Amino acid sequence: MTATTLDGVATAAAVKSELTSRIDDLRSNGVVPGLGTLLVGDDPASRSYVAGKHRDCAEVGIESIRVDLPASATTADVRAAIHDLNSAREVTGYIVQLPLPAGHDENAMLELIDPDKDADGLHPTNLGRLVLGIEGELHSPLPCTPAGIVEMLQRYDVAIRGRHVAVIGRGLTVGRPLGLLFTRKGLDATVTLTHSRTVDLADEVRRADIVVAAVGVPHMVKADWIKPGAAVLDVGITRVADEETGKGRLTGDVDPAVAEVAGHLSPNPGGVGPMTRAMLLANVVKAAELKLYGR
Ligand SMILES: Nc1nc2c(c(=O)[nH]1)N[C@@H](CN(C=O)c1ccc(C(=O)N[C@@H](CCC(=O)O)C(=O)O)cc1)CN2
Repeated sequence: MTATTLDGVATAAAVKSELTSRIDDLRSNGVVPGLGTLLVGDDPASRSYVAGKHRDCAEVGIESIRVDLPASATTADVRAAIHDLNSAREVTGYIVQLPLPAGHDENAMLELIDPDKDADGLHPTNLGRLVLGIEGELHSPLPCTPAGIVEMLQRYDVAIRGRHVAVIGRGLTVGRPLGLLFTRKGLDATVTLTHSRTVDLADEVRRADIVVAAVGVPHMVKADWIKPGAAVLDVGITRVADEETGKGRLTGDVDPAVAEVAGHLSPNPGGVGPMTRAMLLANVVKAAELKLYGR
């Protein structure tokens, strides 16, 4: 068996194309969606993700406003930048690119974001709404990677209800909110949220119909961990030196041999990453629609 590819590039393109008519509607009603980004420091990966977010905005007709602070920025500088983004009229939603350089308290900075402008769904109010299961009229932004994973599974008709999901990794942007999202009413999966202290990790993963690997350890998830036919989403990404060329290349958490056992597999790169970016755009559009039409 060779797994069906969960193509994040193609799925993200479909999401973006669906957003463009909503963006046109907003603009014709006088609301110009604008994404702000706050980047602190010079981490190359973070710089490249932020640059990608601005390119995506340009592609779909969302304005974007970039605030870059040097690695030497103090917590007071970061706080001031967040306050400016909260009050900037042209910024309808924004993100603080994570991780922040060492020495900054990320949670404290996320708490300063105006929850109505939180394009990442990482403000405690919006995470709290996810815990409370509040949706519908009180729609709140969902963290982008979890939202992208669920969106991709749904678009590929991978069953979620009643299925057992193993999430590997308990980080803020993926594992923790994803566990909450999958167990929400309407999705109704059963989730095992595993982490570095989980005993018999391979056995936990073997029971799962859907496996999400978000650890950042190259090829950690092996083919004999996977139930035949399971859907496997490879999220963690690491830059490694190519053995033949010596050049840097990106590699995921999932061993390539998993493709022979899984029913569906997201490549990495080219899987969940592009969906993360697409769901950020969706959050920006949704926030602008709420501004125009109300809750
Ligand atoms: N404020 C946030 N910070 C971070 C988040 C987040 O959702 N909000 N997630 C990650 C980084 N991230 C977005 O910010 C992100 C990571 C990867 C990709 C992506 O498209 N990756 C490509 C490969 C990119 C490459 O060539 O380097 C892929 O998977 O195909 C998009 C967004 C941590 N920080």
